[in-house]
Amino acid sequence: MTAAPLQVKLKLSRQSTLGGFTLSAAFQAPPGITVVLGPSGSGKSTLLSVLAGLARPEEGHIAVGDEVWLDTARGLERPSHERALSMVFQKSALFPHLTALGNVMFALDRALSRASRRNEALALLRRMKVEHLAHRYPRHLSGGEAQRVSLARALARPPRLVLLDEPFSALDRQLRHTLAEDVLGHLRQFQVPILFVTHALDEAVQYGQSALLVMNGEVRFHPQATAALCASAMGLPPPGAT
Ligand SMILES: Nc1ncnc2c1ncn2[C@@H]1O[C@H](COP(=O)(O)OP(=O)(O)OP(=O)(O)O)[C@@H](O)[C@H]1O
Repeated sequence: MTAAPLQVKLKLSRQSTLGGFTLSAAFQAPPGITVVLGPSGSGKSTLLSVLAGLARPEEGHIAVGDEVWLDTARGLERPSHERALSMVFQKSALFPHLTALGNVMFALDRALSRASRRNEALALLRRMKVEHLAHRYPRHLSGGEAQRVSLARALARPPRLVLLDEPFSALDRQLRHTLAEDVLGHLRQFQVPILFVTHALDEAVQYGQSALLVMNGEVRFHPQATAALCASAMGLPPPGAT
């Protein structure tokens, strides 16, 4: 698969009894890890939902390379399941009627035999340290366990775009560190754009190649995720400052 950038242009408004919210974005994200940074409530999850096809903007154009996923001007909208995506969101999006094993098998290439998919899915669950939970249904998994099954599923097949919304938030510090290294290293090999929302400065600096800053619904792309930029986006002093 050739490395293709993500191109986004969109405007979305939400009105609720609590007030209004507008998100506007126009950027291009290259293959590699783009960290998505910004204060709570600034619109990061909303942006990822739109890219996943789970929310619809009033105006928008989304393409990965020459594959157009949304073009409101032409009335074109590719549904979520037809976008070649890997995603891990804060809240588990596992299929409730499938076991952990079934969820990962579902994401694997249909051209493989059932036995190969089963073996590969078990290997991915083992890698995420949840193989012993293979036969459990999502409702019987803790938040951190469900997150690890979602991570196993995200590794199953090369996508065109990866969306990670605080994918390690439910894990303890040690596990978070080990799995972040493994998962992000694996995903990087797909050579596709990876949007990674994090509130952890160390993660942003270690893994971010470029950055998207989301502030009050405005999205700005920065080609380099420097430590100073990441810290400032999080309202922290620059690393090394005393
Ligand atoms: N379903 C909804 N209906 C109406 N407003 C919503 C809905 N979901 C989120 N919002 C509002 O949209 C804005 C953006 O929320 P969003 O979840 O995208 O922020 P975020 O940057 O991801 O925050 P966090 O870092 O806390 O996860 C907020 O003002 C939020 O209150």
